[in-house]
Amino acid sequence: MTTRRVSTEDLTKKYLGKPALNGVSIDLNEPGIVGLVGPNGSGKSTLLKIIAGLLKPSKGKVLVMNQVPDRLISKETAYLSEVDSLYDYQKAGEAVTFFSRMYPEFSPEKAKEMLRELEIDLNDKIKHLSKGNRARVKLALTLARDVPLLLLDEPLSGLDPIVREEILNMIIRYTNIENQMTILSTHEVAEVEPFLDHILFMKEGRILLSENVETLRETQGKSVVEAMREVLK
Ligand SMILES: Nc1ncnc2c1ncn2[C@@H]1O[C@H](COP(=O)(O)OP(=O)(O)OP(=O)(O)O)[C@@H](O)[C@H]1O
Repeated sequence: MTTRRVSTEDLTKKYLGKPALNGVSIDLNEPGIVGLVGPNGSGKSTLLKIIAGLLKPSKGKVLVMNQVPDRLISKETAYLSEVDSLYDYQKAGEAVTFFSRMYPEFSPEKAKEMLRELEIDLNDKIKHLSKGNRARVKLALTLARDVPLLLLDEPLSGLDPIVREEILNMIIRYTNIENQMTILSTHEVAEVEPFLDHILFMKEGRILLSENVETLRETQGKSVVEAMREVLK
């Protein structure tokens, strides 16, 4: 059997009887950047949490690297949560050590290189970092993991334009487009469109579009935004 990176079949998730995901079937295997785009409440975080093994679907199937994901899948998957997961009492360097103890495939050298470039000192206390620098540290710790699948839930949310641009540059620069797949959720498609290899467009718990961006542009002569508008008609 060939390994598929992420595949779901008729995935449904209900919270208190109300569907957040409604029959999601996707099959993603190519490395590169996947944009998971959709308005607030469309189900992006729920889908990422199920792929990360943090939530169980109400119905349907999900496989990540041909395995049913659970909390132990973290050696294959790096998940960047929307909520802040850093410990205030640590210094940036201690956070690096903490991650390297937790994840065997974590590269402290790569994390330190990123922090150096971002001009964040290893002795800086997490609690004294600005919001932008916290977001940078959180992302650096995630990108320093050598895993086949990175799940980034709204990494740009709540940040100013300069930090957002830098965060996108870090993702492009430090993910390995030859052998890593990065699924990045956002509701601002225009900002990420130039970097996307694949678009997943969600609305009301359904996938309305799942397409390779080069195929869209070259075969169908459409931009991602145009293709999204078309499926909404
Ligand atoms: N723990 C929960 N309990 C009850 N309802 C929830 C829970 N988490 C999400 N929902 C609901 O499920 C739906 C999908 O939410 P989800 O967070 O997956 O969407 P999203 O696209 O990530 O939204 P956002 O862009 O605002 O983060 C929404 O209607 C939301 O209110």
